[in-house]
Amino acid sequence: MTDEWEYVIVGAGSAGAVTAARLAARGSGNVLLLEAGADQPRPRDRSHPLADAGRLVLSGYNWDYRANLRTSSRLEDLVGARAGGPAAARALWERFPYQLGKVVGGGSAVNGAIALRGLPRDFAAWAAYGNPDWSWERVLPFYKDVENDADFPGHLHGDSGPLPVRRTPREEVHELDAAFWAECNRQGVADLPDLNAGEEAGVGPIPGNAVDGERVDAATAFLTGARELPNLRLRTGIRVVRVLFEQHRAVGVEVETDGRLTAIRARHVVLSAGAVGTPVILQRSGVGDAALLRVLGITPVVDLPGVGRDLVDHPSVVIWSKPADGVCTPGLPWRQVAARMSSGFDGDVDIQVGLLNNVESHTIPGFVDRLGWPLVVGASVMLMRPRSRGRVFLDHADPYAAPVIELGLGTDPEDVERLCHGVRRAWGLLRSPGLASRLTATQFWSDRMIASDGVVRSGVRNIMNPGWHAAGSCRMGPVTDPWTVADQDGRVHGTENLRIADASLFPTIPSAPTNLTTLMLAEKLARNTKE
Ligand SMILES: Cc1cc2nc3c(=O)[nH]c(=O)nc-3n(C[C@H](O)[C@H](O)[C@H](O)COP(=O)(O)OP(=O)(O)OC[C@H]3O[C@@H](n4cnc5c(N)ncnc54)[C@H](O)[C@@H]3O)c2cc1C
Repeated sequence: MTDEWEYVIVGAGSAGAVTAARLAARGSGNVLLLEAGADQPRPRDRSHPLADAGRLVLSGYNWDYRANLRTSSRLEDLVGARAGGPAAARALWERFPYQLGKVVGGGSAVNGAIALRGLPRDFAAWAAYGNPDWSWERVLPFYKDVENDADFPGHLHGDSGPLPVRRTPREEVHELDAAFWAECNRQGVADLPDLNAGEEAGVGPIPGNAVDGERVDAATAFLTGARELPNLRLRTGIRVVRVLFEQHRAVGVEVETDGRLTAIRARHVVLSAGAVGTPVILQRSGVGDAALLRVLGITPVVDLPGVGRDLVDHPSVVIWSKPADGVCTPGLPWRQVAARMSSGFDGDVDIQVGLLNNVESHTIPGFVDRLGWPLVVGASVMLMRPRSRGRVFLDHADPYAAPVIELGLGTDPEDVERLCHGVRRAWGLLRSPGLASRLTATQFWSDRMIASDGVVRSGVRNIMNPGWHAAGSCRMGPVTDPWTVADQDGRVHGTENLRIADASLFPTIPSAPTNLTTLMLAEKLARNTKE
């Protein structure tokens, strides 16, 4: 193949896999897909860790980022050149392991294989943020195109897309999930057999992109056939350091392999490095807040202060319990049923609640020591549309420096209050006879604690964790909005031949885990990409 590519796509994760497959298939010139992580073995054995949809992959195939769950004054200190030693402050805020996927398939290769769509109101918000092409009516055809939903053939679902979507029939769900489902019904949450139909409240089986317990990640679904195309090349173990520009026109990327820096030329560059990777590459390339870039000694190419801002993830609280003997079995499915309901804060449908069953505590770092229970059951409460925002930025121009990730969880007090109400709702479900009789002990929480507003609030603040659903750090929207980074076709403002296609574009986080929406977004952008 050639030394100058038509397209270089940075990152072979959820969005990058779709983008590369679609651009190559339509014969848009030669396409080079670059991935910092390793390739997956092909064929992949069923016993391979990436095959098991029953557990998250949190080591071995990940970026070992450390995130600050809140925010700090680090950015302001840098830009304002305020006194205070960065080295001394650093240890305090780089704490939480944030293990995003670093392997072909990206997040989709390590995740929980939950395949939930966003809700119509999420896309109404995207449109209201100046992206009229992203209303529910306009995104639905692309959700359909990516999926093969065997359970609900019909006008709302696709039956021939690359991604299989399956649900567990009610009669086959685990006894804990059956009890959870029945209790939700008893508390007034109606059945919703298809959680992807666009309706809000309800309890039903979780759609998943797994078949017989095997995770079908984006690489398996989208790249398997595309790899054979003569105009697509995948190169792994290559980290893109920055985009190369001539004036404002992207002309390629600088990459690092085994400590060596080289340039790859391309007519179009697409960044699909995810909501942490993409803004960091942009900042290193001189696209970002010019004040920050100057402090770091990076020459600004375009002053876009929105780069890295508005990072968002779903804050969640998990209440862990010990199952009674014989209730849980290692290796059985871990998530089968979810309920969308109101936390009770104001009547809005604002939380997703579900059980994490059959969880082997040694698979969660630090858990065996903390709990001493080999098998655990979690009741998870996820805030669907958090208001809090974080940010991601460089504090050093060194191409090897790790980014500063501040998730900002709970920085908006309303998020904390909604989660407090949500924890009480989850507690009410856990205390029902059907569930309580199958659980013998619960970590941390008790009836007395739940009764106290102050204790619940402080517990939620301290226990809240992210869902690994990083999004929104390069929001799309009109150039007139100073905090947007790209237009609604993913073209980076103020540049030529440079696009973004990944979860960093989300104007707001959807009300559901983010993978299926990322695949839909990449599918839609690839279809609309014109040279
Ligand atoms: C542990 C975990 C569990 C999750 N569970 C679920 C779930 O059950 N359901 C759900 O819907 N969502 C889930 N998610 C979220 C979902 O997987 C992500 O939203 C989605 O994968 C994001 O896609 P993306 O294309 O934006 O980024 P990614 O899939 O992260 O892809 C980015 C790719 O770019 C590569 N990259 C980054 N920087 C560079 C660079 N400089 N040079 C070269 N390559 C680079 C990365 O290695 C990665 O492969 C989970 C995520 C994680 C990490």
